[in-house]
Amino acid sequence: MTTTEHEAPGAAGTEPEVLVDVQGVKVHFPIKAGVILDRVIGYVYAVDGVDLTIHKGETYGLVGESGCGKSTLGRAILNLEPPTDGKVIFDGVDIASLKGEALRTKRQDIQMVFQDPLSSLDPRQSVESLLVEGMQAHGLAKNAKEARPRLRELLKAVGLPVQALSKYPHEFSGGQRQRIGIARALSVNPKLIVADEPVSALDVSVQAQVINLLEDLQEEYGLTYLVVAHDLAVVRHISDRIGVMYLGSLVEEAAAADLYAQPLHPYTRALLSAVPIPDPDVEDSREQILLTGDLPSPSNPPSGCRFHTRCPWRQETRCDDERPQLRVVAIDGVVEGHRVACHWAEQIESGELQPHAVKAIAIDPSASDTLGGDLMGPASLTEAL
Ligand SMILES: Nc1ncnc2c1ncn2[C@@H]1O[C@H](COP(=O)(O)OP(=O)(O)OP(=O)(O)O)[C@@H](O)[C@H]1O
Repeated sequence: MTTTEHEAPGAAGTEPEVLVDVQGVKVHFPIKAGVILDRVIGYVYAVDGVDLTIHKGETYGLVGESGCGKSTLGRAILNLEPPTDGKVIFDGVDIASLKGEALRTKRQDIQMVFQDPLSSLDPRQSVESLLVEGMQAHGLAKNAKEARPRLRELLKAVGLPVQALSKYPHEFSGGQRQRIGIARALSVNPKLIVADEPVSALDVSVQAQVINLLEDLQEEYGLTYLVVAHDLAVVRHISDRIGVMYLGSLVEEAAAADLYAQPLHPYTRALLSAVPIPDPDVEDSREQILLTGDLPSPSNPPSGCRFHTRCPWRQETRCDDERPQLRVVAIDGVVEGHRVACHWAEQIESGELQPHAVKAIAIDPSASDTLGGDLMGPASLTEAL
């Protein structure tokens, strides 16, 4: 499937059903000092007030530079990192209010797929034991014998032979290990899978296979995905909607096709202008937006708009002083759920405001350095898909 074929659930006019409702979530980590670390001298504002919803059956892609808080937000949704403020409503229930058996049951509904399957799979356990473990913990099987029909079905679903059951993680390639990680997540019949950089440790050709597998499984099992990634090519291909994070906040959110066709936030514009386009005619004629300065520390974020220190469209003094809210912006008079946190989105879009630093793009493989990160999606992945 390509992004254009992706139709977000509810796109045909019906209201989409909400599975995850993130309301004003903040996760602030205390920075401690003193001999016994008994003094709090500041905070890392890893997630600093995020509102978003994930609809049943959709794939929501969360993208941003390393350190912007994507993983912490993913962990907050799983309640592995209790929010400092705000709440996460999953399937109508505030997860933080659950305890004991109720929390265990809810945890079954939300599973995680990790970046590095080798470190997330216990090397001393066979594949059978790894898969049965979760099923036993959630009362879905008493033992391996009882689980076997389901295990065979799971292996088939992720494209592994049944002989894999008696093998150990180190006997598999990276792509196969990720298939085991996905089978383990699936084994307890979850509603939501949070996939944190699910393919970034894999070769490009294998990435495409795993992405296609995730899409097939979504269709077969009616799954909802939150895919966290720094790689725009991965997120673009798989997502129905995309949220762009910068320094603990969501700065833009839109349907995947809209975000790529018409990015509205200066940060998203800069990210997309750094991704190489395989067509040389288009590549030669477009402009690259250069960002100045490094990514500020999340323990000392800038005042006002978090992005103002690097923004080519910064306007004194509003951007320095006033933090922009994430708001719906109408494009050509049409309101379609495109949200952006920029005071000047309309003026930038109309050309009324011009950037301070834009240069004609040169085909330069180190172009991503201008973003202080490695946010380039390899063009070859898009081709492989
Ligand atoms: N347990 C923790 N204690 C203190 N600081 C933390 C903790 N976990 C994350 N951080 C900090 O919070 C910020 C956001 O981290 P997070 O891992 O969520 O970002 P990310 O966007 O997922 O980056 P990456 O892709 O590198 O994982 C970073 O500055 C990180 O160092």
